[in-house]
Amino acid sequence: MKIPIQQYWILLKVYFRPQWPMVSLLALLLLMSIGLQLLNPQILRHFIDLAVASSKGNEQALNDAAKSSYSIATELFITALLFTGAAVLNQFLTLLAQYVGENVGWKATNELRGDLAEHCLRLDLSFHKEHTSGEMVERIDGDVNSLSNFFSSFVIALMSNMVLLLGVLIVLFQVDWRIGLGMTLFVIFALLIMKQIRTIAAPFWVKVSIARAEFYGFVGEHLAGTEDTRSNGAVSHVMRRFYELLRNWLPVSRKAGLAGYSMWMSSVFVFALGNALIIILGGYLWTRGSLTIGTLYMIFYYTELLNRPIENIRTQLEDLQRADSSIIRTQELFQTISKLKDAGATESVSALVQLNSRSAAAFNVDFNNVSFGYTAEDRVLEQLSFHLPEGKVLGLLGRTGSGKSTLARLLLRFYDPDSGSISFGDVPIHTLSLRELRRQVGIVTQDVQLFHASVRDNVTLYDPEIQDARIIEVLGDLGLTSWFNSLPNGLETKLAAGGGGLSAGEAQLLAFVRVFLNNPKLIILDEASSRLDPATEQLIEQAVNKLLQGRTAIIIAHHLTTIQRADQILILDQGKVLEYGERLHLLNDPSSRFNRLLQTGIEEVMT
Ligand SMILES: Nc1ncnc2c1ncn2[C@@H]1O[C@H](COP(=O)(O)OP(=O)(O)OP(=O)(O)O)[C@@H](O)[C@H]1O
Repeated sequence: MKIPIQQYWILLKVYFRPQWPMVSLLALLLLMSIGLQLLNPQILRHFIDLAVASSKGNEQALNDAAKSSYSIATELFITALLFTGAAVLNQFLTLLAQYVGENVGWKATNELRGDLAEHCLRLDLSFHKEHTSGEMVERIDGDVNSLSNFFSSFVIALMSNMVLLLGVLIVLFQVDWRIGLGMTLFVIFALLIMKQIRTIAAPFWVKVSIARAEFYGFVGEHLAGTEDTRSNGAVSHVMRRFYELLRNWLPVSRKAGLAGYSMWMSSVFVFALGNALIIILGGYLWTRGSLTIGTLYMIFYYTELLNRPIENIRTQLEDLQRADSSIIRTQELFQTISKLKDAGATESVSALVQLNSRSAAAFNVDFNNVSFGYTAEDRVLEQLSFHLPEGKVLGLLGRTGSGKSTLARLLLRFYDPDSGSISFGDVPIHTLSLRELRRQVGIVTQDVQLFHASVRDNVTLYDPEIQDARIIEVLGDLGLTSWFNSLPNGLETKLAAGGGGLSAGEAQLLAFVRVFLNNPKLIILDEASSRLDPATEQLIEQAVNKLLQGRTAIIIAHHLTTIQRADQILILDQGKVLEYGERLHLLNDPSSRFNRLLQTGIEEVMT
């Protein structure tokens, strides 16, 4: 697929404009280098003609030299020195241009990488469920990497090559119009051929990127799940799939490589034609005495010089093909819009004011006929309604798969209901910005995600505004002081990746610290279904007590002790409300499901 030229412009405008001083410097360096490249063959011509004239004793040339204050030998020496100086200076300028170009390119690609990562983080959860983490790495990093060359050298290098091409042609016209015309026709022919074959390889490179993303997605996923893979004896299955993906990758990259090779071949052929043309034309003019030997050599030199920009333009077009596929995929990603419509700033602020004016510390939570399914066919929640007054606790019960976690996800707006509405303090949650909404809700799940970062970063989630004193106070409140004192570097202590080295209880407690620091008004607690050791369990009990003080809460409950905290009970069954009411009322009603659950032993029924 060929993409319109405007797409490149948009990309360049966005990422180059902030760096315009560096981009201008780069352009200047390249222009100076082109000037030197055009000058050098002229120096060479002068050198050769002078040398030939002196050996033949050409009177005119010798007279000219005699008029100047130099001897011929000195002039030859100075000319050679000039030639070498210009060549060295040109190398230096090229090096500098490369350095500046790389810098400009890296800055632009880093910006793009950041924008893409931010965009993806804003996408709804269904997008992230559909794409593995490895695939995301490949798309955000891999694709942007292929664009780095486009940014660092493509535009500037392409333009400078064009200028060099034009410069050479002008000089050739000045030497002899027939040579100029011949070479112009040749350049037009060469560029047309290059343009024609530009589209050959792009679709192959798109396939290569897809195969690569799939492979890395697979590897990333299985590295993350290596424990499960090994313990379940699925290694051979994983390896089979691994080789299968590699096998799919090989033919597409071979085809892409062959398409690239055909482009290389075509340029070799074109150069051969150019050389033949100049040999015939130059030879003809020399035999007729229209050219000196120095001029003839200069024309050859320029033809060689002409080959370089044509060759460069060819490789840059090849790079562009690679960039084409990356641009396509990058734009696809940018065009993926979140299914969640975020509230506009004004709408969100007024909703927030309304929310805060109604409820200073906590707010009531209402579900009105909420229905939801992850796919159009499957209903996960059906016509769900409840009213949880502010500061009260709802105990959510139900078998596995009944929709408890889904309900929590809707409260955080990871997804929007298909029908019905959810409100906090009578304010519909979709009128709050996602950022504000999620600030109001704190969630502690069984599966605590800890990062390979310091304790501070893990609990503040990189918010630099949270003071150390506050963190230490919360750690103390949650009974983690002795654990904290045992850390070798205090808050700076790095946690192992995935929270390795921490017990499940400690990880849960750190999740509580996170929520405390955020100070939300609604707490969602997905209680650990497995038993912790009694000491940790007691700590968690205390933490929960503290956390729930003055806040509204929904607890996905697995234990009797937690149920006793609830003011209301909601039992879900296949996404429908099986029973809903005040806990004490249901407790005292022998015919209630809740009462029967308690008789049977809730742990057995709920897990
Ligand atoms: N991302 C998803 N895409 C599609 N279906 C999903 C997704 N997440 C959950 N489901 C399905 O939705 C239903 C409800 O799942 P949910 O996780 O809400 O249940 P749960 O009551 O929290 O279960 P558990 O107690 O095991 O956590 C299940 O049938 C599950 O298979």
